[in-house]
Amino acid sequence: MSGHDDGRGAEERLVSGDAASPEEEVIEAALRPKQLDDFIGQDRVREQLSLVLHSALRRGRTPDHVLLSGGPGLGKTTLAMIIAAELGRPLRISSGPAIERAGDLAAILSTLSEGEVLFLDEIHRMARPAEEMLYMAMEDFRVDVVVGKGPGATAIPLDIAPFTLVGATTRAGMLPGPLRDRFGFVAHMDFYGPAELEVIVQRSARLLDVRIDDDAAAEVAGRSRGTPRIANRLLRRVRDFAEVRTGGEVTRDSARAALKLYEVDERGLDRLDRAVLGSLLRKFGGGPVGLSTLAVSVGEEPETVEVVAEPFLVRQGLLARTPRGRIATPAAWAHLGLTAPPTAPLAGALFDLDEPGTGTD
Ligand SMILES: Nc1ncnc2c1ncn2[C@@H]1O[C@H](COP(=O)(O)OP(=O)(O)OP(=O)(O)O)[C@@H](O)[C@H]1O
Repeated sequence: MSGHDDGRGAEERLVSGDAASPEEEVIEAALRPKQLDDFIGQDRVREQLSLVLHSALRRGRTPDHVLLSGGPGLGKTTLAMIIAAELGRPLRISSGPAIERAGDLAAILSTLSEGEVLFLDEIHRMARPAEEMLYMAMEDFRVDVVVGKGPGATAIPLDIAPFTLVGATTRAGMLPGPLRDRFGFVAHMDFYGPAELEVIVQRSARLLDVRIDDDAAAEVAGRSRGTPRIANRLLRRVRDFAEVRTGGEVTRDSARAALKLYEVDERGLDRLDRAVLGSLLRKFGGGPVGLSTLAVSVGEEPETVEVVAEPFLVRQGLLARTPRGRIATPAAWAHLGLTAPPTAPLAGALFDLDEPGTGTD
C-alpha cells in the first residue's frame, strides 16, 4: 500500500488513492472481487492475464511472473489475490519496504510451497541486495545463502519451489531493467472510465447493503478521479449522509449535498486542489508562478502541492508545468467560474514542457 512522505496523512484526504487506515483495509477486503470475471474494467489486462493463467494451468506449469504497474487504488492487490485464486494456489503477501535485507527475502522464498503466488507490493522500494537475490530466484528458482562473514564466507545454493511472483509498483520507471525484464507479463493499469466506476459503485453498494439510484452512482463515479478506492470511499460518505439526513436511499440530490459537504467537486477536486488552482488564478493571474511561491500562497509545503495536488490537476488539463513556472489553462478559469484576464498566459503553447527538476507525476 503506497503512501506519500509529505507529512500529510492520506487519511485526511477523501480523494487520495492511497489506503487510509486499517479499518478501511478491512472494508476493502470485503469489497474485493474474488475472480477475474468479477473484476470490473481494465479489459485488456484482464483478457491478457486470463490467457497467461489458463494456458499455464493447461500445461500444468507455474505461470510467468507478473508485474502490475499503476497508481494507488487501481486494483493491483485485488488482481494479485485473484491470480492466486484462479490458480487455486496460496498467496503470500509482502512488500518492498518490508524487505530490508537479502535474508528477509531468503526467509520468504525458502518457505514457499510449490506453485505459491508471492505478491510483493511496492517492489521498487526493495533493498538492493534483496533485488539481486530475487533475479536468480525468478529465473532459476534458486537462491545463494551466504554463510559466515569476511573472507571465510561461502555461498550455499538452495533450491526453492517454483513460484509465481506478482510484483506491484506505482513507479514502473524506477524498476531496474534486469528486474523488469524477468517479468514475463507486464500489465499497465489505467485510470477507470466513469461507466466502469459506476458499475463498481453499484456493485459495492450491493455488498454494503446501500440503496443508491443510478444517477447517484454516476455522480459518485464522476468524482472518483478514475480510482475504485476513491469511488468506494465516496460511496461510504454519501451513504452516511443519506442515512442521517435523508432517510437512507442515496439519490442524486443527497449525493451532491454530501459531496458538497465533504468539499469534493464535480471533477473530483478537493479543498487543497481548489486552493492551489484558486490561488494560481486569483493571486497570480494564472501564472506563470514558481512552485514554492504557489505553495506558500496556500500555506502548504512545496512537496505537498507537487505530489498531492498537482498530478491530478495536470491530468485534468487544469494546470501545466512549464520551464517558467506553473500556469493555469483556460479550462481552469472555466472550472472555477472565473474570467481569464486578457493578460492570462496562452497556456496551450506550453503544455508539454515540463519544468526541469520538479519531479514527475
Ligand atoms: N476492477 C475493480 N473492480 C471492483 N473493485 C475494485 C477494482 N479495482 C479495485 N477495486 C477496489 O478498490 C479497492 C482498492 O483496490 P486495491 O487495494 O487492489 O488497490 P491497489 O492498486 O493495490 O492499491 P495500492 O497501490 O494502495 O496497494 C479495493 O477495495 C477493491 O475492492
